[in-house]
Amino acid sequence: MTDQPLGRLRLGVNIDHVATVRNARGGAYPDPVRAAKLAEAAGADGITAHLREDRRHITDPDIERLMEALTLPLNFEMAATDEMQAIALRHKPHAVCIVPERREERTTEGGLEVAREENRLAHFIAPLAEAGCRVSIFIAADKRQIEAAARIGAPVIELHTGAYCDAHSEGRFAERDDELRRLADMSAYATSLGLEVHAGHGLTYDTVKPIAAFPEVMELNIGHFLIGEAIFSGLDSAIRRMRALMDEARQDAFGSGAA
Ligand SMILES: CC(=O)[C@@H](O)[C@H](O)COP(=O)(O)O
Ligand SMILES: NCC(=O)COP(=O)(O)O
Repeated sequence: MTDQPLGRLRLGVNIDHVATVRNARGGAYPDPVRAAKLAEAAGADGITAHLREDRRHITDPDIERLMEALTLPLNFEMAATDEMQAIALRHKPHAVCIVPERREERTTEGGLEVAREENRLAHFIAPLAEAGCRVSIFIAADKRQIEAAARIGAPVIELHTGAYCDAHSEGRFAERDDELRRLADMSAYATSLGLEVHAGHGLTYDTVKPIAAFPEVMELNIGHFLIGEAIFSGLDSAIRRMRALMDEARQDAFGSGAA
């Protein structure tokens, strides 16, 4: 049990891969903004969108339209580049999440190497914070990276859950359990340093509950799996089911009323 009051676990829905499907034909549908509005109605607490340098999915007009259309907070994922900083300062989204990015990657591989470039990142995030954006840093569950994130003044970290999820889906259960322990330990450690803890990448119905049961985690950002499920059961249903699993995990771990 935790002696900390348990905050509500927020669900951020990442709509990147609605744009992936749209861009497959270069047209206007499916519209990521329509998906975001559906997610709002289905009970999402926020919308996450990753404007990549290569615009492989979310585009600049998508971000403009999301800023106009959303009532939910937008979590703008971005690489630590001057181009993205300028775009973020123009839009001033509720939140920015600084993620590592390589053009050749299929998806985000690993976390941001904060410890390697603390000085640059400290100066990079300062204007974003001054503009009123909640800054989070997408990192591996690693003590050095967590300590570096705290030193550069980031109030929030988002722990990369990809290694845990991949181990589960590939049947490497001993590794999965090791990753889960590491995530649990680092969630507690980051909280002890005063950081707010989020988590995401690769989470599914099968992997979400152990992460949702971490008392320190305040937000989960989930996208690819939900968009895939939406093909079969609809986006509303997929989001509601994920929300229910998150609430179930909190209630199982901390008693009723903990969701
Ligand atoms: C940082 C992270 O894990 C995701 O939010 C990111 O958006 C993944 O990149 P793709 O959406 O391009 O797969
Ligand atoms: N930061 C993680 C995120 O926004 C969604 O990641 P995924 O569920 O699309 O893998």
